Amino acid sequence: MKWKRSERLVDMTHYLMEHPQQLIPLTFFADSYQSAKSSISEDLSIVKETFEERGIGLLVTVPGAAGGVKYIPKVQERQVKEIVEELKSELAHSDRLLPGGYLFMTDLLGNPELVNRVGKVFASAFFDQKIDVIMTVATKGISIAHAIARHLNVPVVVVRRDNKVTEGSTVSINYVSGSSRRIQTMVLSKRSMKSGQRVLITDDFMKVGGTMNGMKNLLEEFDCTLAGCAVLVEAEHPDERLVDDYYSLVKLKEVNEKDRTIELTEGNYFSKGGN
Ligand SMILES: O=P(O)(O)OC[C@H]1C[C@H](OP(=O)(O)OP(=O)(O)O)[C@H](O)[C@@H]1O
Repeated sequence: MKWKRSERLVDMTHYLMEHPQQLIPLTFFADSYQSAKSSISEDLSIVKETFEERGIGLLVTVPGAAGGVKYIPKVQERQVKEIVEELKSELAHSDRLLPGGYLFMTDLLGNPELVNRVGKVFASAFFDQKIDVIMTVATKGISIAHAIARHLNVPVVVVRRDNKVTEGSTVSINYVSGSSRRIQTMVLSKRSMKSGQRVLITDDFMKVGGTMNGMKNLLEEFDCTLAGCAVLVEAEHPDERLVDDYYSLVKLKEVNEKDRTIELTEGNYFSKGGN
């Protein structure tokens, strides 16, 4: 079948977006569409220009015999601002207030379209960095971790708070989480990560930072490197926070459980240099 340019453009765009952060040789497209590499190069220039104009992402070309083209999911500032405002609007409802200054977010974390956009925003912040693994802790951070991982094309490891025989041999650490200052345990299968890997840790909510700090400590047990931290919502915390280098999209400034009011502002994504 001889493919027309319009058909090639549709199909190659679909293929590129289904394979983010993967280097695809031009010969793959030339063979798929029975077209000359020069035609494919012209096609890719159109895709690249449109992706960048529409804020879909970047199309990076790697020259040489082992080269090819790679789609890098990357959002524009206006898209980040849109999702931050949407999150603030959703989270401001007083019926989300929970004891201890936490917010009910499970419905948002179960919204695939929203979580996918959150994942792309955080992936954008690390689009040009080497990330090998996305780590989170069960349970509410899992959907965000998978969304980031999809856009960065890396695996997810989920830290548990209990030991399970199905995890094989494990590494565990104790940490203090939440304002209750409870001692909790983090457990991760020894098979989860290899020494030297660069790990992005994420979670839905950060208050004291004990949970994020616990995951940082766990990385040391695996001889892995912390590449970054990303939380959907951070809570204003008067005391010294256990984790200070992170991206957040929304900040929970003030909670008045008596008046049932919630004050939210944008997180530190832009001030931290998020793309
Ligand atoms: O910054 P910290 O003070 O440590 O608190 C943040 C923790 C607490 C809460 O998890 P939980 O609701 O305890 O657990 P799960 O995610 O399993 O619901 C949230 O999802 C973060 O993981």
